[in-house]
Amino acid sequence: MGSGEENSLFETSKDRARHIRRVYAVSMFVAICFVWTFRLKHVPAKGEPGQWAWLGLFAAELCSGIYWVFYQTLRWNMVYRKTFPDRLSQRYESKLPGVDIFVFTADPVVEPPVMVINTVLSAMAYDYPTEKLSVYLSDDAASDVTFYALLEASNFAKHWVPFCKRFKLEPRSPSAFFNTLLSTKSHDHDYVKHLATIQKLYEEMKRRIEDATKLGVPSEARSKHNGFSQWDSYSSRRDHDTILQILVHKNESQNSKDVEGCILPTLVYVAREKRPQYHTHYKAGAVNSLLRVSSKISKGKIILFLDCDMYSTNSQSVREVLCFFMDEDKGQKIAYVQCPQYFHNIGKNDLYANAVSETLQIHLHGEDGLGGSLFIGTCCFLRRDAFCGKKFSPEWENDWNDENEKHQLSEVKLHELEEESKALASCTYEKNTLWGKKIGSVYGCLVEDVITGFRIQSQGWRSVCYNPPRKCFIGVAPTNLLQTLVQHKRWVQGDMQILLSEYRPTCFGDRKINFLQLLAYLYTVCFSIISLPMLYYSIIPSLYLLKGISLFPEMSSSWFIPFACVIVGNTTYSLIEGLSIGASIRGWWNAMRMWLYLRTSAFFFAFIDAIFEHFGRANSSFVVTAKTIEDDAAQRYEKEIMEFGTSSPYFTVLATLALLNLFCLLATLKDLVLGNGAFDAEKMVLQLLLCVVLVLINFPLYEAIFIRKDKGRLPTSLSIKSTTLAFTACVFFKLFN
Ligand SMILES: O=c1ccn([C@@H]2O[C@H](COP(=O)(O)OP(=O)(O)O[C@H]3O[C@H](CO)[C@@H](O)[C@H](O)[C@H]3O)[C@@H](O)[C@H]2O)c(=O)[nH]1
Ligand SMILES: [Mn+2]
Repeated sequence: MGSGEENSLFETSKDRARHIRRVYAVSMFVAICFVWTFRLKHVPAKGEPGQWAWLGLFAAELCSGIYWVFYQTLRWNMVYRKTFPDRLSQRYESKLPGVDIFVFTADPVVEPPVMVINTVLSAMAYDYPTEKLSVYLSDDAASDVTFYALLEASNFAKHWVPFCKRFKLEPRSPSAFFNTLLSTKSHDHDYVKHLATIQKLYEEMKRRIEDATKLGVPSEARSKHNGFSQWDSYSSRRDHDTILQILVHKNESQNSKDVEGCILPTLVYVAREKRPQYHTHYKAGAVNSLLRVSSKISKGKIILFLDCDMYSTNSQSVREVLCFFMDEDKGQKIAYVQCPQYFHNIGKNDLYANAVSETLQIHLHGEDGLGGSLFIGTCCFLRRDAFCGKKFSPEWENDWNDENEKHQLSEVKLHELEEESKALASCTYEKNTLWGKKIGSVYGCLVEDVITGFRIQSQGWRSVCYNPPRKCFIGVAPTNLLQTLVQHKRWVQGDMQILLSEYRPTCFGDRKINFLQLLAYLYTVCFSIISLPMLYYSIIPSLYLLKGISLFPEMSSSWFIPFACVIVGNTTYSLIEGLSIGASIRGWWNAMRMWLYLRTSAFFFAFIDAIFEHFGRANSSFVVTAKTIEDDAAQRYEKEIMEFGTSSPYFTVLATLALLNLFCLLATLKDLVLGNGAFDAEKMVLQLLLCVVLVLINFPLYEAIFIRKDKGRLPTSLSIKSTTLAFTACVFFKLFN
């Protein structure tokens, strides 16, 4: 087959702004070097006030500067990918590989079964030969309600899948699709008739599932389907046999066809065995069980990972992504294709910066350009071989032939297949094997995805990021501050675990990753460390205001220039970049606030916990993010009012810092106005500016402490505690330091 660019199945283009970005990066780096030089040349002599504070600031600026270099590396060589699915169809339509789709759920309360089956249905309706498509639902809660929902979904799919294909609908998650109807009208009579029927079917199914969620599975359904008998062994979520049910299988004649007589994708429910004495390894454990189960049932060569909170919005994306794997020239080296996530529940100004647009729309492209995007756990297509630990070898040829036989399965055989598969999901299966180490998802890390991506890359593979104009996946993001902090804490603690593990990017085994790629990965794994300079910067300079001790160059000095350049340059750059990826100005300001809040609270706790864990003093656990929101909190979210409402150590830290800066500012302003003491405004201008910005950005927190009366305000006890802490710190500093 021809291998010229014009024949390729995909095309790569470079970031058009890269030259401007590079000029900016280099000149800003020069300014940063001047800042460092200033610090070194002006260390206060021993005995002079502020010597330690000065050295601390130097350390903070050194760290931040180096981290800034990592950050810029991600912008050095961004690339974008385009695919040609028509060429793929022409060449390979009859030889397309099997694709297995893994959907994960872990808790029917925080992940409502209706949401889960919408994800499943969107996956079943992909425009792809259905006999080559299999969907697995891993349920770590082993909930009979989720199973019931899936059973309902398998029946509904018989109408839904042909309906989507006939009318070429997008998106193919029923709930999302019906939501789009509010804004569109069709006059196609045939379509309108079908639509009414199918919408009614959906609403009825949804009601049944929601009733079951509240009242339990109806006994009628239990007696009708013998799958429920598997719950006989169930004692608790953490103690039960493997529950596995093949709901649809292409080779089983009775139940495998839709209303138009076409085969449906295979559909399997799996709740792996759980026993209290065995660690579950959270999602990584679920991934590995599904890998084995699916290798028995369908053996798809490509696997799509999908969290239950993400549904497909582009029915062509499987074909598009195959363009990467099946490209004759460059495809064989690609282990995974990561698509960015988008979210449908984010307000206009993204109050909690939960779109994580920077990570998804910039960093993934940057990593791709340097050698490989991170694997972020969901919305990612992987090559089974690479995921299962196979090393890349240039001699090794892409082979897409399906060894899956076509013979009919009798009822008995299907039952046998289920029993054999169950054994693969048992607790003891992995004992004395390389599962969780060299095979499958890596254990012991809170970001099992990122570390597994590194493991795969260290075995010689590369990866790409695919972000087409028609988005591939949309889902839900956290909708309150605490959830956001907890989620980020988990991620960042996991990143720190990687830094402390054998898969840290500095020792990538036999694969020589290039220097820039290394720096780019260090950006991710060093996240938590950056909390220290951030905390320092948001406390010390403000406290020194109280004493009138200057820690920055005065305005008339030429050393002021590099500081001004860094401040103005970085602010402008981040604003322009934010706007360019779709943020509003307010959204950018909100992102700045979250940037501060995350670094001073969640990242700091993550750092501490990761260190304790490393020295055997603590255990980490995976807290599943809630995907639902209560009514009055939802209203506040809509109005973009920050949600506090409960007591949490995170809030104590944030409130104390905010109040400390407020007190420092007020005391300084008092001195300025009254002309007290030796306060030299010209010398203190940068320090004052820093404090003013910190106070401005904390405005929502002051509101939550002093003004608001709603349930989402900061609890009074916490407000009192933080005020006392901040006030005492200021007084002590002023009097005794
Ligand atoms: O014991 C567990 C815990 C979680 N999950 C599933 O894992 C997914 C992710 O959990 P969620 O609470 O939504 O966490 P997020 O922080 O949103 O997840 C991001 O971060 C995780 C850890 O890095 C990745 O695994 C995810 O793919 C990525 O979307 C969900 O489908 C869960 O059902 C399990 O299957 N078993
Ligand atoms: Mn999630």
